[in-house]
Amino acid sequence: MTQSLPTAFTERMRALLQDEYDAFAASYEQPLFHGLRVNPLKIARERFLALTPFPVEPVAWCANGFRYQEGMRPGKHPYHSAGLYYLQEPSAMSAAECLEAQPGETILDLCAAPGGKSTQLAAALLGEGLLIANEIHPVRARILSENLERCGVPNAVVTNETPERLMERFPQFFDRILVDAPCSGEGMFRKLPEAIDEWSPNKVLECHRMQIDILDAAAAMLKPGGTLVYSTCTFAPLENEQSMAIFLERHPEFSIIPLPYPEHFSSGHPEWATPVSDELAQTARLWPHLLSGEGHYLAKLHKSADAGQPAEVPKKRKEKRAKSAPAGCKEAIAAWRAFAADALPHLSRHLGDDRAFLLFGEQLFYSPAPELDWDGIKVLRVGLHLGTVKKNRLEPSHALALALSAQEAARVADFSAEDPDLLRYLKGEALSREGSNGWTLITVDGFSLGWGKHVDGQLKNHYPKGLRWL
Ligand SMILES: C[S@@+](CC[C@H](N)C(=O)[O-])C[C@H]1O[C@@H](n2cnc3c(N)ncnc32)[C@H](O)[C@@H]1O
Repeated sequence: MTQSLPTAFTERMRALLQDEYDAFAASYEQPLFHGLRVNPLKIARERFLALTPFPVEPVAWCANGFRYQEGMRPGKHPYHSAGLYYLQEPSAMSAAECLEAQPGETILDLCAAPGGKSTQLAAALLGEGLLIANEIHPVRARILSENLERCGVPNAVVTNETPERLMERFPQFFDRILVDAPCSGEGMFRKLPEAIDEWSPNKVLECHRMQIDILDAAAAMLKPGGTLVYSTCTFAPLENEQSMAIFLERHPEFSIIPLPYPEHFSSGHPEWATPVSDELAQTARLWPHLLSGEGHYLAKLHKSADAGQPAEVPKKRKEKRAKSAPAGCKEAIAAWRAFAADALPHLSRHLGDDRAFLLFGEQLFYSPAPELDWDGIKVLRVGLHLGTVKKNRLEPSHALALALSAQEAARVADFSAEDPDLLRYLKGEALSREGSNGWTLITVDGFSLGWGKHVDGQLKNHYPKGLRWL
C-alpha cells in the first residue's frame, strides 16, 4: 500500500494487538481479496460453476460466495448486467449470512446502500416475504434501488428515511434486522485508501454515537423473539465491543447469540469495552491477517420473547384506501393484464391481488405487502416495478425483465455471452433479426437481461439509457 496509515490508528492497534501487530501491519502489503456472490434468484450455484468464465474459489462462510483472482473483470461481463452475481468482498458476505433470513419473513436492512447485504438478504427470502432496504442518503438510496433491480428482486421496498422516522412507523414489526452501521472504515483502508483521508479519532467517536442511536431505533423495530445483527468494517473497539456494551446496558431485553465459523472468525474482546461483559466474547472479529478477507466486526443478538407484545402497525384502512387509490389504477391494472396476456403467457408469479397494485404517477408497482400504507414515507420502489402506463398501455420496466425467466415470456431473443450482437444490444443499438412482432425478452445464455421490441424484422432496443455500455 502506498499511502501511510494514520499514526493515531497504528499506535492504538499496536497497543491492542501487541505481539500480533506485525502480522496485522504486514497484511496491508498483501494483495486485495476480490469476491462475488452468486444470486440464486437468477442462477443456481452449480449451474454458475459450470458456466463461469472466471476461475473461482469458495468462501467458507457464505454458500454462494466465491473469490476470484486479480485481473479478472466480472463487473464488465454481461452476466453481471443480468444479475447472476453481485461483487462483494468476502468478509462483507458474513453479516447477512449470520442473520439467517428465512423465506416469508419480514426483514429490515436499516443502513443498506449500495446494497451488497440487501441483495444477499433478498436472495435468502427467495421472493417470499418482505425486505425493507433503507438508506438515509438519497443518492445512495437510488444506487441501492438499481442494484436490487439488477438482481431481479421482486419483494423489496426501498426507503430513504432516518432510522427514527422508520421507528415511528414500524414498532416491533420485523422478524430480523441488519444494522450494517456507518463506521470509520478502518477495515477498508486497503480496499478504499480514501477512507484513510477521512479517518480521525473524532470520526471514530462520532460514528460510535451515531451507532448507538441507530441501534436504539433498530431495537424498537424488532419483534419480541426477533434477531438483530450488528456489523461494522472497522477495528476501533469504541465502534464495536463498546457500542455493543452500551446497547446491552440500555436494552436488557437483548442477549448475544454465538456466531458460527469459529475456525475463521475470532472472538470479540470483552476487555476492550466498559463495563466488561463476558458475553462480548461471543461477538466476532474478522482479521485480515487471520483470514482471506478485509477487517469486520459482527454481533448477533436475540430479543427476548417476553419483551412486550408486537405493536399494531398503521395499515391502510378500507375507507382510506378507497379514498387514496390513485386515479387510473384500475385502467393501469387492465393495461398490465393486457400486456401480460400477450407477452408473459407463462408467468409463474401470481400477481392476482388487486390491492397489491400501486400507481405512482404513471409507474405501476406490485407490492409485497398490500396491507401497508406508505403515505408519508420516502419510498423509491415498492416491490416489483411492472412498468409505465401511458394511454392505457403498459411499457414494461427493466426491473420486470430482470425478475423474469425466459420460460415465462412469449417471445425471447437469446444471445450467447460472446455474440457480438449482444454487445450491440448492451450499447443500445437496434438489431436486424427475425421474430414475431411484440415485446421480446432479451436473454444472455438463457438469463434475462432486458427488453427489446420486434417490429417487422427489427429488434428495437429498450435497454435503459443509463445502463448502456460505452
Ligand atoms: C457500511 S454502509 C452500508 C453498506 C451496505 N450495507 C452494503 O452492504 O452495501 C453504511 C450506510 O449507512 C448510511 N448512514 C449514514 N448515516 C446514517 C444514519 N445516521 N442512519 C442510518 N444510516 C446511515 C450510509 O449512508 C451508508 O450507506
